[in-house]
Amino acid sequence: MLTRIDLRDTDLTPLQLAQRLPRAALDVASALATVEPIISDVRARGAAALRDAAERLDGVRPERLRVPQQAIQSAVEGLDPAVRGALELAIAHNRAGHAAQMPSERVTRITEGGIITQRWIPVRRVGLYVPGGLAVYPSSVVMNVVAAQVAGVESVVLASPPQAEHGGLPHPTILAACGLLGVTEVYAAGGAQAIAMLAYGAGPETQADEEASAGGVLCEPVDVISGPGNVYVAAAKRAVLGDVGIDAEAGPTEIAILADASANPEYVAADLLSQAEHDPNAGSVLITDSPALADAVDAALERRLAATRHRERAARALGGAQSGVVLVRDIEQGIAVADAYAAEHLEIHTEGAPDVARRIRNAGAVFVGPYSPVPLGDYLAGSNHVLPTGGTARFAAGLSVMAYLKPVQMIEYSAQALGAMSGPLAALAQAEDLPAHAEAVGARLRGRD
Ligand SMILES: NC(=O)c1ccc[n+]([C@@H]2O[C@H](COP(=O)([O-])OP(=O)(O)OC[C@H]3O[C@@H](n4cnc5c(N)ncnc54)[C@H](O)[C@@H]3O)[C@@H](O)[C@H]2O)c1
Ligand SMILES: N[C@H](CO)Cc1c[nH]c[nH+]1
Ligand SMILES: [Zn+2]
Repeated sequence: MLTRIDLRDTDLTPLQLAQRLPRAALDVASALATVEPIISDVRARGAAALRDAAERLDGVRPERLRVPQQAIQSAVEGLDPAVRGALELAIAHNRAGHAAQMPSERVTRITEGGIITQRWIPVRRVGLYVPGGLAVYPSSVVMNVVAAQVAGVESVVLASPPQAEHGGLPHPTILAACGLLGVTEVYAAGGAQAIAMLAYGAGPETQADEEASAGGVLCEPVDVISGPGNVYVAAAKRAVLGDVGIDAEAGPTEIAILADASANPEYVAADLLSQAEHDPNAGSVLITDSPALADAVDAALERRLAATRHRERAARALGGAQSGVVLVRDIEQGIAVADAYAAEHLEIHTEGAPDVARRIRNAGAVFVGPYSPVPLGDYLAGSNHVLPTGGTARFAAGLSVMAYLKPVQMIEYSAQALGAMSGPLAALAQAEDLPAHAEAVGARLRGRD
């Protein structure tokens, strides 16, 4: 059922390999043309443009763009106890996982009297996007908020699409997760329009907006935007990058599984399907040196697909150009294919899985062995599920405290230490024909600063 790409007789470079591998027909670059006018409109017209876009794309015109505190409080009170317990467990696991990422300040003595200090300074204000089109993602509230809080960010604002069936507010479970984490600035805005609001801010339109505004501004711009979303959200993040920082392009979900004949085809099929249910644009790719495993996975997928709740969108995902089976001659070639594909999630189901996993260079996150499926990372593993997609894992990383921290170097030299540098510094300044640089040091050494 999955399309097969047979690379067993090929010997391709990483670039040639990347061109042969499955990718979605609608990619971030092509979605840019759709999101750019939306972003310009929000920049020009603020809240009025946010409402127009919501009406057109989310099927509701939100009365309250800034979610009232009372709605957050009621959502916490109405939360199913089992879901509350699970969210609290996810929060605890993620706090532990993210605390371990915090880098410490480091002082290095470069020379006698000359030190540099590496500081890690959190950005002041962050905008967290939580998807809410085809599915509801309270787990993405946890992933975004915990990482920002552990990094020490002062001001945290969150946006999620308005839901027609919830009076134009974000889904109550999203609001409840915000309440559990102490996030109070929440907006009913989705897609590219939400990203534009976070990047550039938005002025009020209605009396309700005026009441929720401070200093004539409904939402102040942020310094960094993080969070996952569909291809339009990923494209909007690419479009605003440069005016604001972003974590990574965390677009439509992908799973690649590197498996040999020892893999359990039921586990492989279940995991491929688990990510296909996110979005018709989601990608599920099996990389294997075993045609027999590929056949067994196909059969298991067909059976599971017929019984699954979101079979229509999962079938579109599995049948799209972004999904397939890649046949390789051995695991060595499989590792090269996995690196060229640079999956958001890569599962390893091979003999000696931990050793194979250590040889992977490009993946948003690596899930090692048969008992570490992607859905564990989606919810409770303690890792972050906001991960780079579309091959960007070649250079980008999953969400971590680092998305919100700036490494700043502090340079502190004594007069003697500066004096010891003056000769070589003058030589370099002369070589660059920038004599005023040498003079800045000379002025001090002659006591004329
Ligand atoms: N990579 C990751 O880390 C990660 C994590 C979780 C989820 N995801 C992905 O997030 C996505 C969630 O998607 P979703 O749709 O459920 O919610 P979403 O909130 O990302 O997208 C909904 C918004 O998309 C906009 N939109 C929809 N169709 C549009 C169009 N034709 N033109 C312009 N804008 C349009 C609307 O404004 C709407 O508010 C899925 O693709 C899922 O796979 C990725
Ligand atoms: N698999 C998604 C990351 O791409 C995250 C998620 C949230 N909820 C379920 N899954
Ligand atoms: Zn998932």
